[in-house]
Amino acid sequence: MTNIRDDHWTAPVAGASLDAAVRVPGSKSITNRAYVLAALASAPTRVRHPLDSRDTRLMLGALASLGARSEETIDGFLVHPLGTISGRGDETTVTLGNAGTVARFTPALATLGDASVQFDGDDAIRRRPIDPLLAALRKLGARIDDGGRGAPPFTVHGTGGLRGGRVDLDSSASSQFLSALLLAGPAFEQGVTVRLVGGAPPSEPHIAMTLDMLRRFGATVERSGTEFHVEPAKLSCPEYVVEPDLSTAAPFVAAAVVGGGTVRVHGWPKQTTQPGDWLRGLVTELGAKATLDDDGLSVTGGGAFPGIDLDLHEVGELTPVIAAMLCFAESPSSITGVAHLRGHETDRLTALATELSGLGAGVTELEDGLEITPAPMHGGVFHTYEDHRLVMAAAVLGLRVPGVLVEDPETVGKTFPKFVETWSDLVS
Ligand SMILES: O=C(O)C1=C[C@@H](OP(=O)(O)O)[C@@H](O)[C@H](O)C1
Ligand SMILES: C=C(OP(=O)(O)O)C(=O)O
Repeated sequence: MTNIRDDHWTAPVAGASLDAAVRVPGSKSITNRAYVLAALASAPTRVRHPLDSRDTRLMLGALASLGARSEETIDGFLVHPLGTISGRGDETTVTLGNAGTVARFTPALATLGDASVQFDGDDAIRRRPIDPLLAALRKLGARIDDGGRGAPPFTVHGTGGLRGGRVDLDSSASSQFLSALLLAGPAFEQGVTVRLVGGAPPSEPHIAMTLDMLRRFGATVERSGTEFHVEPAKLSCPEYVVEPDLSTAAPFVAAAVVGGGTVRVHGWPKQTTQPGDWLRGLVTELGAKATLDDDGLSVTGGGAFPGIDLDLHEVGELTPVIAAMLCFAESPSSITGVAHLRGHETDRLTALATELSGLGAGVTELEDGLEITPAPMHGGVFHTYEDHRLVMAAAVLGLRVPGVLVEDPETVGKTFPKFVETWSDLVS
């Protein structure tokens, strides 16, 4: 019983101490990187246990528009290399939705074909930063027409290949700009050498993920501080197995801390580049017990935990769930280092401050984060701004606050179409 009415879902309250086990779907970040690298490879790649969600379907659709077809298999997709699009001068479109990975990773691929490719998506993606990436691609030889907007809609006029070479990049608004250049680098005539300028990019684990996956596809990649080099190379990886998404697992981990009891996440990898792995240390600091074994991660919490000061610059996508969890801490908390979240699916700092305060929490918006002071909370509508992670955050609140009405729960389908059912099973 999922309790969705009039486009609102009443998030279930945790009764007795939790004792549950969940399986979460594949990692969005790994799936979409695997698809991009498969399209750049010289032979088909079997991607096993990928995430199947709005963002990953958009990626497969984008790659199909660019000439890389894919076929469904028993446990994922077989992705074929990029062919010719459909002939010189033809026009095609790529639909971005609100997927940062699709918007940032696929324009470089369009430079390799002969067609003019128009990129556009939801209103929200038109507001998300991309200009530094487009500027870097132009420096590397790309022809891109964005009407001076520095945002979608824009058109990449493919010229059958890209020179590549050295480029300076400001990736402080999103690590995805850097990942985009590195992922496509093996296909550029001279490879690519990126020197970071400006502030440090957020989401360092996602950069490590890019380097690791490039290597698994046979690329030669070097990093020396803020300089990255990718050699031109023919890629290949006959089979790639995608790990469960540990950021999607975050609300389930938080449930053990907030609700008390034990939650087991099957398939948690022993070694990973995913930012969500950082949660094991966090929950331990909050007094919960996290045990990683061959079958996954078990988290046991008691429901009571202290406040904490966190810099989430490296793991920004975990912020909504962590902010919701910290509303139940026994002392004040702060989250800093995440100004770039204003350019995520929505301005997450304003959205979280508004929605958490709206249900009674003592939340102050900082320029780069949030201050959270414990206060009694009450039910009401939690607006989700077409942001999957706000649905997950609201679910965490609902564990202890009766009557949290989550607006537009389907928006969670960006990364976890069955979230509501899985969450309801957890609590029942
Ligand atoms: O490369 C990736 O797969 C991602 C990088 C991060 O983006 P930002 O660096 O823009 O935060 C993260 O928040 C996003 O969910 C996925
Ligand atoms: C920021 C996120 O997504 P995207 O891949 O669209 O950037 C996210 O999933 O939290």
